[in-house]
Amino acid sequence: MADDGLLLNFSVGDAPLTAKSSFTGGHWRDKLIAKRVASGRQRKQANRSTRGTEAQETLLRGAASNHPLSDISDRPYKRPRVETTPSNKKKVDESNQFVSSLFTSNPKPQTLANDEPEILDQGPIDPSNAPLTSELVNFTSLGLSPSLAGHLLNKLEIKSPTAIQKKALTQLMNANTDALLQAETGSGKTLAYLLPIVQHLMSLATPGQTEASGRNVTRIQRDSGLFALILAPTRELCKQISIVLEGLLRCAHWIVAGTVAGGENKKSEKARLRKGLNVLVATPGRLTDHLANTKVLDVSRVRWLVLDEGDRLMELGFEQDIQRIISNLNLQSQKVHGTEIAGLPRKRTTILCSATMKMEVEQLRDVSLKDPAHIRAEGKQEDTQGEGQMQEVNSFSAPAQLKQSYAIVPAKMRLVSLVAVLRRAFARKGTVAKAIVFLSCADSVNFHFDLLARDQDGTESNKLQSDPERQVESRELSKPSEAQTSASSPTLSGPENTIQIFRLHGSLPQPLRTSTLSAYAKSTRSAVLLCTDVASRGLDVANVDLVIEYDPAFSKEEHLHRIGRTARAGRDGRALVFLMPGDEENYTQVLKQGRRDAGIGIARHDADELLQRGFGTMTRALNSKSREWEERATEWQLNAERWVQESLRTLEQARRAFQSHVRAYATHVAAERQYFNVKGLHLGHLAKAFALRDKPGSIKVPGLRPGKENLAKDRLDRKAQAGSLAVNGLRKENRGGTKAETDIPKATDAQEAARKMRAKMKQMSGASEFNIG
Ligand SMILES: Nc1ncnc2c1ncn2[C@@H]1O[C@H](COP(=O)(O)OP(=O)(O)OP(=O)(O)O)[C@@H](O)[C@H]1O
Repeated sequence: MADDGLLLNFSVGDAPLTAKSSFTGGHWRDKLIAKRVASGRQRKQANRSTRGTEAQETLLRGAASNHPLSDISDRPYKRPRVETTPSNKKKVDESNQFVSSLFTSNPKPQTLANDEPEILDQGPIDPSNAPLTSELVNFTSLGLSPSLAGHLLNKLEIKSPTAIQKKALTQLMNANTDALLQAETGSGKTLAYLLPIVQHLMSLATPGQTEASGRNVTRIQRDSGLFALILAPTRELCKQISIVLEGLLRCAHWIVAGTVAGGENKKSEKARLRKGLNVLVATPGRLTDHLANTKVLDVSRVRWLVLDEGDRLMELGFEQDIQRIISNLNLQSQKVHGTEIAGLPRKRTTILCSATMKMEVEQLRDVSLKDPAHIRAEGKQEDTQGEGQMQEVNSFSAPAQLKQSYAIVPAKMRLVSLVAVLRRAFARKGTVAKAIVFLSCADSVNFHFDLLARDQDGTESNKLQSDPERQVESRELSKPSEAQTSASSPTLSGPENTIQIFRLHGSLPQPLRTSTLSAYAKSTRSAVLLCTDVASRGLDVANVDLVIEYDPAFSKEEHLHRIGRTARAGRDGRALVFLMPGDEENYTQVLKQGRRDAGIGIARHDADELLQRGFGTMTRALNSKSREWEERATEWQLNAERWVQESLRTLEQARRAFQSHVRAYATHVAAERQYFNVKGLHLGHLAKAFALRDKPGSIKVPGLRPGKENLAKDRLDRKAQAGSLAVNGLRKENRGGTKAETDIPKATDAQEAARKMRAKMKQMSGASEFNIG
């Protein structure tokens, strides 16, 4: 859901969420009373503003009353209803504000734990994406040269191929045909296409040149030509592929690879292209740019074209760029013949890679591949199929060894439950090294990052003094608050373990994104990455043990990509998705579709259990009679709420996060909106998950009220469901609010809207080709 994230980044501008109050609607008498009461309150507030901590409270109330989304304080002041529970009666915090209890009025799950089929002890599960263990299968037996196979073993510690690597090598080393490479996440697709290319390049020879010593030079050189092009949708992925490629080429130092990607310095890219490259990794947009403007870029000898993460390439609207690139390659290759390079195939091989097989991938296959072999690995089974069987193989599963679970957590308890899960996961040093928490939008990532980075006494943690990484980032970007992408989290850390948290989303400047990702990957401390779907695809970070989908993915494919950041190459991993009671519970059907065992291995948790484990002491957690964990969770929540109320900045940030989150919620794919129905959200309860004390009516989220505008949106929705709107971003148009609110082109005609959306995405691409999140 790249596009969704992309849109969410500009859904709420930087302007403060404040506006002049007005009294509209209702009977004139009510309006008059409201005005009088409000002006009376303002006078009272002004009087109080001189008094210590109350001054701040007045300011906050003022801010709330001015907020365009919360005109509640313009109405006659009414004491909020206070909920009571046996364990948590009226909670009055230090600033005399009434707050609702975490543990009352929560909707009950529709399904009970014992409705679920019992999790059968299946014994140890064979990893489905691990290297093959058979002694008969090794890289040399598949045709790799002893030097390349030896390099893999000795320098990269890669002993045997995975299933997809075995099949890809068998096919691509021997036949000169296009190929569609499909295998689950973490199965080693990158090496599956790189190894045959590198092997071929290592065997290429340029005759007729002699060294100073008089010896015939048989190897290609950097100026021999560009032979392989690898296209990836994002700069991060380009970088990652380049790192793997460079690792391989350390045993073939005469082959030179390079990268061109949007957002980088074009001049230095041109200089590199001028010097000559044999393999080029590129984002499609930047490559198209160079093809048009960089004369030295000669693609006439390209004999391998790889389209990595095919579905993402299509989602980001690169289809036209790819078509242009392919036409250019066709045109150029007709001009020259590669006969002067011994071993260079006459025909170009195009390889399309994808873990998921969506309609878009089939579309890309049709425009880019000719009579492709479908190389597919589903676990360790043998399976190379022809095109005709494509329909049967569209299913896509999570790695078999990945332990999946879901938690049914009421909206109010979401935040504390997340904290509980993380605390528990990192309680003992060494159990979990790294975790990724997926959130729906950039605003929410920012809010949760700041919340978790604050000191436990409630003040915002300022680690600039003690964290050199943050100091450097801050200095470089001279915007300290935006530049801080890592911090230690006192609230998640325990006596045994200090937790470092990171944040990543598409609104961060590219250099910061790159450095953040690299710092997270290299972190030797226990680390949590809070991110949007910017980190869902292709990213390969070692030692990610736990993926939490705090906000469920916008589509089932995205869900599988997200959870695929763990349990890679045969390693273990855990994934947990948060669901709310009600319709969301039925989402477990989607989770089950992504499992080979039809879901019998998916575990279920509930909020009380998570809180008990995360907020109870280790020994007392087991004693179900002790309710101490409730008090602790409540204390934590109150503390977070006080922090939010503490300053206008945090209050605005929380509201912004809440608002963007609700908009994001409305952008689930049409097929999954039955589980994620924005109209079914309890906004008041959800606000508590953003540590807000606003009442439901005071947080106006566009698109939730019935009215003319919504009827029009509903009509568009129905069109979308009828399949006329394939462009994901358009969902935003349907549900996400008005033009001004979302900055999305408003169109009555679906096709026009889709076109505008693509244009918008391209426009973003120009500035930042990976501006997702
Ligand atoms: N034969 C192998 N033996 C051991 N580890 C391997 C092997 N091949 C690849 N790996 C490792 O497996 C991890 C995943 O590889 P890669 O990123 O290529 O997977 P992928 O299939 O492209 O996943 P995704 O679909 O998520 O992008 C990498 O860390 C890589 O180093």
